[in-house]
Amino acid sequence: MKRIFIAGHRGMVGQTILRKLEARRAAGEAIEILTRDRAALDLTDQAAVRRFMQDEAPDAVILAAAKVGGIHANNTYPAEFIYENLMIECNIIHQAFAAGVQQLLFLGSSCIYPREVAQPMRETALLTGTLEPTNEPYAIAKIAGIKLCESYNRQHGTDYRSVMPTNLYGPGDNFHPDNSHVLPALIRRFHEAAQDESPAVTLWGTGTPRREFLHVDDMAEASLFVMDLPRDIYDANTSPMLSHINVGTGVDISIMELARLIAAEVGFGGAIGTDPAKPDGTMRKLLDVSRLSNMGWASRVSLREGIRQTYKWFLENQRDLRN
Ligand SMILES: NC(=O)C1=CN([C@@H]2O[C@H](COP(=O)(O)OP(=O)(O)OC[C@H]3O[C@@H](n4cnc5c(N)ncnc54)[C@H](OP(=O)(O)O)[C@@H]3O)[C@@H](O)[C@H]2O)C=CC1
Ligand SMILES: C[C@H]1O[C@H](OP(=O)(O)OP(=O)(O)OC[C@H]2O[C@@H](n3cnc4c(=O)[nH]c(N)nc43)[C@H](O)[C@@H]2O)[C@@H](O)[C@@H](O)C1=O
Repeated sequence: MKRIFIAGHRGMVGQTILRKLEARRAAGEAIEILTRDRAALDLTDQAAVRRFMQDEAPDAVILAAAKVGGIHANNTYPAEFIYENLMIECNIIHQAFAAGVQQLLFLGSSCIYPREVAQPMRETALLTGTLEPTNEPYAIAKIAGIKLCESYNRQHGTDYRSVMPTNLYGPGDNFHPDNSHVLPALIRRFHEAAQDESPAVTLWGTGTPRREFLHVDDMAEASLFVMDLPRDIYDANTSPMLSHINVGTGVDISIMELARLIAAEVGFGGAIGTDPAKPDGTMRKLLDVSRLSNMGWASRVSLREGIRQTYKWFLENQRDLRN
């Protein structure tokens, strides 16, 4: 029986990975899934994480817990983003190692790459330039997570892997008006504007930045795909000091194009304006996904279908949103 701990199982990605692992277990796979919510185990608490890892000694850990938010949250709460993420990563990765955990999957982010870098961004672009200032603290913590995994692998022979997702969205997302990412923020804003019959909706920034959006179902599938890869295949496609793998669709669109897709889906027919006083962040963020596609994985959910599904989820869960 393989015992797998999902850190962050109540988050958007963690709950999707949990659902997929539960389905595998129900289908007869010999796995036991371990979870703890924040009240039971604060992952920034080193002693608590040590106790948990020593007591439970899982066979594998999926690190999907993090302090997460959009451009405004990153820019407004930089201390929380760097401190909490560094603490969670150090605690989980080191205490997993100390408890003899051989297998771990760390979820990073595409914001680890320099602000001005050749597009699409290859894994080799890591640490080749200056980061985007609005999310530098979060990106530094995510880079530290990759380097923690690599360092334990190099010194101790563990099998700790890292995946770098592009911008994610889907059921279970955070729809907070200020602190969320753009896609859920705009679903909410356009929905409310359609309901109130507002004449216009304003986007933050210029609407010209380009982003790549991956549905959370695809992200959860990719995470399990990478975790399940035989070690020789993972190692042959990576290197000890450049071991992370990009996860995305390989396709990007502008924020204005995204807004038009969302407006059409929620039935908003008014004007779409921009607010250049708000930050654009990185102007383009598109991942080179050839490393993962060469190993046999590709995304499946189209952006149009994903927006439709996410809006449906939003309508059904409006009263119970987490923010
Ligand atoms: N969403 C996105 O667009 C992207 C996400 N990622 C990465 O993917 C991973 C998953 O993100 P996502 O699912 O979107 O994020 P969510 O915010 O939806 O989930 C994060 C989870 O981590 C938990 N958590 C945070 N801090 C602690 C803590 N101190 N102790 C215990 N639990 C904690 C949260 O618990 P609680 O429920 O109690 O708040 C939550 O369940 C993260 O590593 C993120 O950085 C990468 C790129 C893009
Ligand atoms: C996943 C990723 O998420 C963050 O980086 P980001 O890609 O900039 O993410 P975002 O979704 O917040 O914005 C994307 C673009 O959209 C524009 N935009 C318009 N209107 C709204 C709006 O209403 N809300 C938001 N949030 N953005 C808006 C916004 O100005 C920007 O140009 C980082 O935290 C980073 O650390 C990270 O990993």
